[in-house]
Amino acid sequence: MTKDKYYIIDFDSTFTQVEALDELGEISLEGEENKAAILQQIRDLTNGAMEGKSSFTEGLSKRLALLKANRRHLKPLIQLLQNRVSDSIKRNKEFFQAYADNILIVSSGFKEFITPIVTEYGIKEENIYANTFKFDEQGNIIGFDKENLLCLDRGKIKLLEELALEGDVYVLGDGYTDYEIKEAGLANKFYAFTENIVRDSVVAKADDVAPSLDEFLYQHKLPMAISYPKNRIRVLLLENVHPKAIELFKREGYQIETVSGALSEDELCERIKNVSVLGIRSKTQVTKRVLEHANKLMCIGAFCIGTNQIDLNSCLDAGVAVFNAPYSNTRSVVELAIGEIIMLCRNVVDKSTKMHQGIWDKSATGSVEVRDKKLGIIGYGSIGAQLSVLAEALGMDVYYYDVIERLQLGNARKCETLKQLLEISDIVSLHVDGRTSNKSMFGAEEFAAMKDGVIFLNLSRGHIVDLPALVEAIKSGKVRGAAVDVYPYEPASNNEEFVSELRGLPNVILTPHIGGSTEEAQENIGTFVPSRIMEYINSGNSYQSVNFPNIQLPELKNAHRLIHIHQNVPGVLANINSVLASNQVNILGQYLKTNEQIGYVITDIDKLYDKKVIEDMRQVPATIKFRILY
Ligand SMILES: NC(=O)c1ccc[n+]([C@@H]2O[C@H](COP(=O)([O-])OP(=O)(O)OC[C@H]3O[C@@H](n4cnc5c(N)ncnc54)[C@H](O)[C@@H]3O)[C@@H](O)[C@H]2O)c1
Ligand SMILES: O=C(O)[C@H](O)COP(=O)(O)O
Repeated sequence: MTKDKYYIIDFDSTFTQVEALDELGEISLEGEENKAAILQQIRDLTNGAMEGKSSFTEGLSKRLALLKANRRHLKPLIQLLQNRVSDSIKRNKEFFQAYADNILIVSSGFKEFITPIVTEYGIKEENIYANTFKFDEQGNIIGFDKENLLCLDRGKIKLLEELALEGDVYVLGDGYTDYEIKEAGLANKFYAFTENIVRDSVVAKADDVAPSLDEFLYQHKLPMAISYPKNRIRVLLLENVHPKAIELFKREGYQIETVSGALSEDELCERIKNVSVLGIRSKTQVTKRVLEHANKLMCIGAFCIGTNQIDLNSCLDAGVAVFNAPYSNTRSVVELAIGEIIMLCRNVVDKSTKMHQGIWDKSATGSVEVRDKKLGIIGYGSIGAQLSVLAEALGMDVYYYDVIERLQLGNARKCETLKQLLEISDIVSLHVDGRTSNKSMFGAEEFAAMKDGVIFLNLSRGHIVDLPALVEAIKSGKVRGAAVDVYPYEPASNNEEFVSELRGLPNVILTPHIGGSTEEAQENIGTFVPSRIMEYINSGNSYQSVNFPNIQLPELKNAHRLIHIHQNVPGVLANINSVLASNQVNILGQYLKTNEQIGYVITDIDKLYDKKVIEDMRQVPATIKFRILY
């Protein structure tokens, strides 16, 4: 421990999340008729002083007069403040205890409530500099000790001058009065603390911004409760990812950047630099080249089901874990498909278009019920299987074909070949995934094998169907109705025109890839994907990753966690363990899972170890990525 560095920490809105005098007002003015108005006056006075817009001393007198507080109000105030200590302060108690000699609380608040809060964290009473109240005989707060420097304008400066600390001084606070210490030349650096409140005028003057105490500790190489400040994790969200996701990432403390549409490969290559988490939907292509430009990427969130737009193998080579939302929009796709099947069987789209043109075309010709019709589902995964259940409830006979063995639901019948399904079905609905081998799996041959006058739906992926063959089948009457939601090329944003040979064809429903675009689905996805990503970042848990070996890890308790991603070649685990053994590291638990490409080893170790082990782990041959968690 060094004696020549001092850390000056503010109390209100820094050590605690709140301004104590505002909270005192909430308590002391209970039952007061115009409480809200008085509290607002108190808050305005606090903010005026904190932003450097008004005299501190004058504001303090006015605030105390408005408060009408009594000694008996202090106990509930202290209880409240104990629960409102800033999160990053709470988790870094160890720092306060270890550096007690060097930490000073300098506040224009009052010792009566500051002392009981901060001493719990190991801060020494003699290192607390704050005002004190004056009480009358009935215990009413009637003023403050006017001899105390901290009640004066520029009081913190006067105090620091008097203290004449020898060594480097760093100030952490949210208010203008904290900045003034640095301005007066009494501190090396002022950090605007923005975990609880961002005061633009203070941030503008600060040498640096500390969105949490972690950032301050990280910069000063001081002991930290977590391994990496969360504000350093940059998240890039494309394609209008739901606001819920933004909210969750923000709450976690990450830095968020959003783009409303997709980005081209070149644009993404540029934007991906320094990004730790990339969030996309079905449009953005994450290619090998994009990954080569990603210097910090830890994981990708596909805020959808399909992941064919991501080069999953290159992600493995780069140690980037991919997560998606495998079930969040399943129901939405199925509901749309059911609706479209009925609309197409009744020619509703064309009839509706005619009505808008003033044409009354009442006829039953070509309109049929869906009951007793044979629905052929290609791809009996989550969507296919759920469609099967709802279609049966409507009285349809369901047939399905899948390349893998799938449990048949209800009375659905399995077809051994695609041809068999095509020959039997009145309605064919495609729900396979977008893997490369499925490109153009549906072409002239498949349409030819279908019944005449079939109804065809594609809500899976655009590249699966050969579009000219579909157009031909519609024009020839082979397909008498179609619903298409996905296209080989889709506009990058709503501002781009949709160009396709499908436009203008009869009894064809065209939708702009909205199978999964319902409010419910998007909100579910916006919650689910960030939860997986945060689990992965915070604990290493890779459960439900699309490409990583899936490991569900126990909670990290009283240990440090070494997370090692490596190429799956012989001998890596042996090398890891030999590094740990040669550094005399005590292993508390070890978990390994591999897939064809990578190995994922998690080792929980005793907190006391030589930091050299971290460098040694990075040097293990075949290492792709290594990080440590605590
Ligand atoms: N339109 C939309 O907005 C929208 C929304 C969600 C999903 N999707 C697409 O739908 C696809 C399916 O979603 P899911 O959740 O049911 O996926 P899933 O992985 O649960 O099911 C896909 C099924 O298709 C089967 N399959 C793959 N290739 C096949 C082939 N050539 N022949 C027969 N069967 C084959 C697989 O074995 C699997 O059972 C997604 O991959 C996505 O591309 C589109
Ligand atoms: O894969 C999916 O979930 C769908 O294709 C939806 O994609 P979107 O999020 O781009 O609408």
